[in-house]
Amino acid sequence: MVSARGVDTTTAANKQQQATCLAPNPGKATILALGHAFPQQLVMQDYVVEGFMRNTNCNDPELKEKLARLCKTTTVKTRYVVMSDEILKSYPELAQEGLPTMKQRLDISNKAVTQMATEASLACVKAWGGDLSAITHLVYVSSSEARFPGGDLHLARALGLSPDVRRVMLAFTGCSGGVAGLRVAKGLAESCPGARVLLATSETTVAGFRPPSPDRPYDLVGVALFGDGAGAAVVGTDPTPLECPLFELHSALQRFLPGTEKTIDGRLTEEGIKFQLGRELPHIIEAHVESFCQKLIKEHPAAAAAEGDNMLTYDKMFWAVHPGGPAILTKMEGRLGLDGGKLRASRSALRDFGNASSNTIVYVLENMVEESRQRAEAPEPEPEPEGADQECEWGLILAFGPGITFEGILARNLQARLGAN
Ligand SMILES: CC(=O)CC(=O)SCCNC(=O)CCNC(=O)[C@H](O)C(C)(C)COP(=O)(O)OP(=O)(O)OC[C@H]1O[C@@H](n2cnc3c(N)ncnc32)[C@H](O)[C@@H]1OP(=O)(O)O
Repeated sequence: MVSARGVDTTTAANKQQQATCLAPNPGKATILALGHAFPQQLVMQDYVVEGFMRNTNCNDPELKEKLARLCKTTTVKTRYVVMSDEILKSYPELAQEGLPTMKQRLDISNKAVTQMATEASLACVKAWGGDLSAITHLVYVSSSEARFPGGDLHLARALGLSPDVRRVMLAFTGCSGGVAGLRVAKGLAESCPGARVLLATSETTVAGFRPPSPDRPYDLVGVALFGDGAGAAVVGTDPTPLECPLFELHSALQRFLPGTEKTIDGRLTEEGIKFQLGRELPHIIEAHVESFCQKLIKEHPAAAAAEGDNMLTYDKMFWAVHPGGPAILTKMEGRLGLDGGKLRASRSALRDFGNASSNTIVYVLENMVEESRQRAEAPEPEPEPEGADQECEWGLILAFGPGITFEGILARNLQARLGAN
């Protein structure tokens, strides 16, 4: 059975989750569903060093040893990538230094990101229980393609969306793009009552694939850290009784740090994208994260009120953070005094999918939803050991990208099981 807003009323999971979720506020944007998709190549981190050195015909023992170290310290265990033996067989020039290969790279990337975004969107719409015909707006995020018409149109066509769907594309926003996309989707949803906004993110590292060089140590960090994939979310206000709101989105802020433009520096060249990553990035984030979070938290009604027990403090919040790298997460934990378990969803996403740029925040939020579901389905709620991380209603969704840009949203986890704590 399908309701007026195209939502499948028979989705049992929706019904069950909806019955137990916290009440959404009227007129506030909520994430109604999440989805993901990955390319076919699953890369086990233990095999990265041999495979990458072989594929790029590199025999430098020092580079090999450094990559082996980085592959361990990034904490990544598995990732998915578009690049494959078949692609390298068809385009051997991609593994050589200094050849003009941008055309080949874009041919591969443009196709791959649309395919992954389509699959993630379909998975998300299925989880939502609605129909593609009910999608009024499309927000598409990618730093992995360049063409016009842009990937937003290609995705709309692949999904069979109405030609009247209102499209926005956020290009080259890097790792902060997923949260920027949520911010834009929230604005659209709240200004157009009844809207159902589809957000899709899609990224591949094909444009940056190249042999290692002692002159570019940051390339090795990328080889050990970055992954490909796509993510999606449906965002709208005033969920129907048949929809299952996951997160409610409150204040959404963006800030750039003047003078740090070169810290994450990506340039399109004839050889592909040249991506330079400053070693100082974790320190810069550490130095600036707290003032940004404080500004976001001030929007919370309890935080705005006078001091008191209801004051929103870091330990009473959830933290959905883009896992740029373990050093960034560890420095954030230290600066904010976060308990080790607070960034669990971020560390799991990094372990399973690597840093997949704008997509990764979707995987972090999915981990949190899954954790809530598992807690809810546990037959006998286990008593929480003292000091254990508990589910929190309020929290921050955060990401960092080129600029350096901070993106953040103060949010409510509507699936949090507060009574179980
Ligand atoms: C794409 C976007 O828009 C946004 C993003 O998310 S960009 C990606 C953001 N992520 C990062 O910048 C990674 C942050 N760094 C880390 O997490 C950690 O430093 C790491 C996992 C990469 C390595 O951790 P580690 O091995 O414990 O120690 P660390 O000392 O930091 O680094 C090990 C080696 O890598 C080098 N290294 C680390 N970061 C580097 C960088 N950005 N460029 C060049 N070299 C780097 C170090 O100099 C060191 O080299 P030596 O061993 O030869 O001295």
